[in-house]
Amino acid sequence: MEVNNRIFLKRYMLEEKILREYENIPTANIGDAMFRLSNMDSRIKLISTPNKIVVGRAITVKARSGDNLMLHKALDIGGPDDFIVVSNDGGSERALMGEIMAIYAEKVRNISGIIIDGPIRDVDELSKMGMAIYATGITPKGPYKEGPGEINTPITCGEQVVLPGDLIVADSDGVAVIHYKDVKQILDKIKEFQKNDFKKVQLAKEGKSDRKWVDKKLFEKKVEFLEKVY
Ligand SMILES: O=C([O-])CC(=O)C(=O)O
Repeated sequence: MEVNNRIFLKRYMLEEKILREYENIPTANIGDAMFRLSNMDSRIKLISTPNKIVVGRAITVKARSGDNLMLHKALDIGGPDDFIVVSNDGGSERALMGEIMAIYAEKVRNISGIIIDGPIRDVDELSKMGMAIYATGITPKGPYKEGPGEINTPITCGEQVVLPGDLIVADSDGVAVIHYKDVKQILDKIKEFQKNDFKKVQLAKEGKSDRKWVDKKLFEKKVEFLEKVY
């Protein structure tokens, strides 16, 4: 097998029913319920305007820095309820996707979303699209198309490990990643967390936030309070 120059055509496929369950859960709630360790970092920014929470099963792409040959192929493999997630070997200099690819992905393939750990171009067009598109930046500099690379092998994107078939949940705040093996068993905990968070938001709006925990924590941390000017 040609390691780093291969395409796996199969991956674990989460059931559609479980995907729909996650469509109403914000990425912040998912991250918080998972000990705040499962969100992509702030370099990964929303470029388009889906105006909703978008979920999908990951198709992973391991691209050479600034090279989009494998991403082009992933667009041919992906479809509805798929999220293409691209690692880019640290590249920040070349756009891995522009409007021609994005229009094909959205209109022909009906792909739910694309996350690139690197820049895009043609931002005026991409920013109006309903497909979820995330990237680290914008540049007019175009990509190479030589490979090597991989499709559907483990990658990192936005400082998160992503395996082929993992659940991707994406909204205006950013992206959450849940390993496919954990998706079912963690759902109840996440929903419970979401319910509590909703209650806290309501209390905040009514000016009734519980602030007692702040002083309690400061006391535990032995913080000194000084009745004088610094
Ligand atoms: O050159 C490419 O592969 C990307 C591009 O500009 C486009 O999709 O419009």
